[in-house]
Amino acid sequence: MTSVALTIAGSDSGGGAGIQADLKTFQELGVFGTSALTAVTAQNTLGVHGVWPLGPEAVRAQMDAVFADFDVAAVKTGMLFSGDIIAEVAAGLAGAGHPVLVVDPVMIAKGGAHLLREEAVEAMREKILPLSTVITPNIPEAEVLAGMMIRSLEDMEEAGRRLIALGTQSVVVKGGHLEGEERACDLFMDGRGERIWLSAERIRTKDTHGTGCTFSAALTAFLVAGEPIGKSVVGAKRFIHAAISDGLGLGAGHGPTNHWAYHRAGSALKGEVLIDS
Ligand SMILES: Nc1ncnc2c1ncn2[C@@H]1O[C@H](COP(=O)(O)OP(=O)(O)OP(=O)(O)O)[C@@H](O)[C@H]1O
Ligand SMILES: Cc1ncc(COP(=O)(O)O)c(N)n1
Repeated sequence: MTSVALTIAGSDSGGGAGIQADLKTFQELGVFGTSALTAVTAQNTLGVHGVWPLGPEAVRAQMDAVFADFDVAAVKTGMLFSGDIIAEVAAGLAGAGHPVLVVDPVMIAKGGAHLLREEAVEAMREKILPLSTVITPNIPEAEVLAGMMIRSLEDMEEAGRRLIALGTQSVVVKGGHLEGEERACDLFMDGRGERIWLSAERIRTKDTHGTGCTFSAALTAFLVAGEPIGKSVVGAKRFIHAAISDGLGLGAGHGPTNHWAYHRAGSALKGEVLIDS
């Protein structure tokens, strides 16, 4: 049977992040993607040029329409923008019986544009985190949610513990932004003490727009395929590593990653991600 996932996120007109990255990634991994749009952004590789949020009721109506007609195996959230949208998304997820939930707590785009209002951070912490199967913050997002600075791999572990204490079942702290690290290291932790460090060569490229969205969409797709969470995180790391490695060179700024690289390279990629648990 065809598996279905729902992404609740913003539109990136440049096609590298947001809803577009999620649907491309789902498609590459054999999952049928549905969507609930939270906002339209006018965006390209040079930055975010405008943001138009939808009303919370429009977000909820899209969710309800999808849930009413499809057997949704997992939900992914990305840009949620405001406290009002977050409250409606949380209510919609409760109405759907709390499906498997991957939360990418998108806050600020690479160029500095706010994709989550500051007033909404508390709602993210209190209303969305406790519903999540896994949350995938980058370093700046983990710092805000966990209330601490992250300067080292030890700090990433402490932040992971704090996020689990806030109610998520598990967390991937993504280390793409950790300065001084030779490799791109991410940490998976769950509430039962499982811990997996994943690392891959840090690729020297400016084309990393949408890496966070793509990683968490791949994680969602592996969960939908029935993989356990640890294996899903490893699969997502392989997917994003392939997508960054095989860049497309599009646009004049921070270009998108190559969403079809993983599928094309297949098992040839397997050695590149190191796992330490
Ligand atoms: N230059 C790089 N080379 C290899 N892997 C990378 C690189 N940059 C990021 N990654 C990996 O990509 C994934 C996304 O990480 P990152 O920390 O960049 O997330 P993000 O900040 O949410 O993404 P974005 O910058 O798109 O918002 C992680 O697995 C990270 O280790
Ligand atoms: C609609 C939308 N959602 C998420 C991101 C984050 O992606 P990035 O941090 O790679 O710019 C984005 N730029 N736009």
